[in-house]
Amino acid sequence: MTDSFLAPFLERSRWFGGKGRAFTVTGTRELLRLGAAPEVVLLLVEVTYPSTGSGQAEDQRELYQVPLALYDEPQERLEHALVGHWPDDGTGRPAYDAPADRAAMAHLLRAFGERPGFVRLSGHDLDLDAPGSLFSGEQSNSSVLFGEDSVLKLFRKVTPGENPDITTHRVLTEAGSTHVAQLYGWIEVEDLQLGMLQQFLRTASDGWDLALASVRDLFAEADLHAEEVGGDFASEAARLGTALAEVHAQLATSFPVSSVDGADLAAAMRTRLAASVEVVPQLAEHASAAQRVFAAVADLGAVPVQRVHGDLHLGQTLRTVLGWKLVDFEGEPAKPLAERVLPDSPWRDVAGMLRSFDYAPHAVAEAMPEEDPDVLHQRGVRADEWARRNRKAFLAAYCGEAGLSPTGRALLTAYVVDKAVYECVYEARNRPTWLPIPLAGVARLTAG
Ligand SMILES: Nc1ncnc2c1ncn2[C@@H]1O[C@H](COP(=O)(O)OP(=O)(O)O)[C@@H](O)[C@H]1O
Ligand SMILES: O=P(O)(O)O[C@H]1O[C@H](CO)[C@@H](O[C@H]2O[C@H](CO)[C@@H](O)[C@H](O)[C@H]2O)[C@H](O)[C@H]1O
Repeated sequence: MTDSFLAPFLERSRWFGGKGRAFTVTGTRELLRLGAAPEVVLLLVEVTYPSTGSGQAEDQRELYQVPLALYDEPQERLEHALVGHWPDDGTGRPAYDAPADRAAMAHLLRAFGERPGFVRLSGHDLDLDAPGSLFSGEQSNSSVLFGEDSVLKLFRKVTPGENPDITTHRVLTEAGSTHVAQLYGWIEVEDLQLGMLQQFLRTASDGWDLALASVRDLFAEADLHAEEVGGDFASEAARLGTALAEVHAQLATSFPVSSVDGADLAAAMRTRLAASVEVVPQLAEHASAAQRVFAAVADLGAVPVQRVHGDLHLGQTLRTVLGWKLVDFEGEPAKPLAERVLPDSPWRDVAGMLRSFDYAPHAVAEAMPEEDPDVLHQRGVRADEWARRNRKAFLAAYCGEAGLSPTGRALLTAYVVDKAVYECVYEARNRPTWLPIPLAGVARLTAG
């Protein structure tokens, strides 16, 4: 078997989690074939990262789903999506990235409720003829929109067992939650959950884009404060806080609630920090201050845990005419599945949002080149002001009348630092020019 075309394809795909690491393609297996002209093949690709001795003692393996559209002849209109020839034994046909091909996606959509493994939930009259188009944008998976009816998310990195995006959406849909897109169905082959079909939120605006627009509004008005500009985001931040509190309450009702020892939580944060310093050496100077923040959690005793979102940020929120919706309950893409389905503290999600309110103004500032140190300083001050105002509004609404207890504060602070550390690794691997944003966050959070 040769990996001549799959390895470069993975390498150039946004959703591939192994960027920046040495890897080889060590196996391929067809999970299923369906349709004709094109024939769709759901291919499972095994990737191996060789051991590096010190940091990683053993080879690591990951599985990726690569759906291919096979044609008898090359397709000019799909040239941008050419993956290679499949099978890769010299007899193969031109193979294209199936999510980019409307004809291939029509086969998948029509399979819902028709083929074993394409599970369809009742309650929605699915439009099986809606034309598919691939979502653009930075994604960990590949999502295809069908008309204005439904969205099919094809998971790329897959692990045998439950996919929390599907299970959590299912539970919240069945509970009648107004804060998620309804689940319509999913694709399951053997013990792999490969795709999720859900309601398309047609009036949705991305929370991250809305936040950036608000920051730009502020930066355009040199003499005004965040609360004085038309694009002030604080009331939206507050609505988001309320929505998250409601989702957490529902998840606590629908999934088991238990507790973990604060010492174990702190240990996990310490371990992640140590591993992150290996990848981002600039973290080392903040490590002992971060350890002190984590140490406060170790003394808390039993900490309540439950099903949570796991990787919440503004880009996982959508503002619709019917309020805020949360998407993508898969947890952090870099974590193994076994960890992502474990109950966790709701403060992890709150921390993710607080970090996002820090990211938004600094991401806008990053995109505005400026050499005058006074202007730069002033912009930094205003960015911090925007972040503070929205963090405060979000947190106050999330906590409600009960407010934030000292225990909650200790946990939240630790989760915020832990998240910023995670982001440093994420940015170093995916968007190195943005590394200064979380690095500055770690420095600020651990100062004093
Ligand atoms: N049901 C939906 N309706 C409309 N847009 C959606 C829906 N679900 C997700 N999106 C949009 O697609 C983007 C990617 O979705 P997400 O679930 O985060 O995918 P990924 O797991 O690939 O990161 C989201 O940021 C959101 O803008
Ligand atoms: O959306 P994903 O589940 O793929 O999450 C990963 O990518 C996110 C970026 O797309 C990353 O989020 C970080 O950048 C955001 C701005 O792009 C910012 O709002 C978040 O606060 C910040 O964490 C996320 O961490 C990563 O897991």
